[in-house]
Amino acid sequence: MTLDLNEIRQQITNIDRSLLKLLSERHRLAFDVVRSKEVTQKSLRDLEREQQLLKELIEYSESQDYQLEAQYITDIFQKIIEDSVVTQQVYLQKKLNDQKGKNIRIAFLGKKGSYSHLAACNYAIRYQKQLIEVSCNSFDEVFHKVEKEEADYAVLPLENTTSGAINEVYDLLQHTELSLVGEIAYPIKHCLLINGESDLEKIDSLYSHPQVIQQCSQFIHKLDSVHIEYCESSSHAMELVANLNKPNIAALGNADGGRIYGLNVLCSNIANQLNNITRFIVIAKKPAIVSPQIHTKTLLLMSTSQQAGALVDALLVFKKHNINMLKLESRPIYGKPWEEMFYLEIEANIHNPKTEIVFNELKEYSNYLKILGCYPSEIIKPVSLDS
Ligand SMILES: C=C(O[C@@H]1C=C(C(=O)O)C=C[C@H]1O)C(=O)O
Repeated sequence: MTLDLNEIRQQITNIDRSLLKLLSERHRLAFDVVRSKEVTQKSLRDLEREQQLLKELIEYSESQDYQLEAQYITDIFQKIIEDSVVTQQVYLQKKLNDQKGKNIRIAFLGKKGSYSHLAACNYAIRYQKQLIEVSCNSFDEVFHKVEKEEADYAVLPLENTTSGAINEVYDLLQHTELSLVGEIAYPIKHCLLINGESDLEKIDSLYSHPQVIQQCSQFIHKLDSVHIEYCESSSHAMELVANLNKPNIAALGNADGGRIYGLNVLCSNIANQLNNITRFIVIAKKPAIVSPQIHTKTLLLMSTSQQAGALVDALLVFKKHNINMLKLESRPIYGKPWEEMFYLEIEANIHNPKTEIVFNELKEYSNYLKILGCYPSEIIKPVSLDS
């Protein structure tokens, strides 16, 4: 006897709703947990507890013969734990820094539907704010909007897992008085977007932002000699393609963005790698205060003398004080040929007195040292079950 598909689907829907209800209950408990940790001043993250929890769930599932793979359980619960940690972080950070009321003005590159706009929406939702969009035509303008107090925050892409560093943003950071106050990791899912109906053979022109073109280079190589039209942002490209309304012209951008301009998805997941993620930074006029209970990052700008081993000597300060360095980037210094400015991202909180000692030592090995910002790490690395 075959079962009725609609009936089975109804059962699945009912189970999914029960799961959602349980997830919401667990989500709400994060607030009780963080209130309790406010009193005890415990770190928000407890890796031992997370490991224990995952191990016990896998063992419990086996003992009940639930037929669920350990990796499946781990993946799902790591996502659930991530939500709990971020919820707790946002709760503390809002208490420490929130003076902006219900609405926040965020400046970003492009129009509605650009990746920067989607990341800005994400940030506003995370902090339960109403986003007032401040759309800009260049990264330079994005910085200016906050400098002139026409926006409270700016959201800018800093690096992408496929195309690497966004040099223009790094260079603008060299000259700004603004502070980095947050980060957002946003999955970038590129699509080929068209007007109405068309097929791939008909497409001979592609419109998008240079970064997007770079991230989809392998897909583009496979197409027969297409003309590339570089645009200020992927949203400008989508708008242009929608207005041109021709079957041979397509935009590269995001499906949600495409929907805003009435475009259809012809091909999806066309980035060179599936895990195409952009890390956006959030900048503001005033530095953020980050709770010592939160896993915190600091971005530094540093130049060293032109002597052999100068950079190594500076980096050894971190080793000596057991501070982990997450990233080291370098960019040319304008007006000083062949001299480099270094960007160092470290796991440290500037409000910790130990960090001040480290910076004072670092000054001995550098010509120039500036703190670009101290911010909660919103990239929650899953705990490993092997250690
Ligand atoms: C909820 C807590 O905070 C964090 C989140 C956890 C979870 O979601 O299970 C576990 C440990 C902590 O990293 C807690 O400390 O219990």
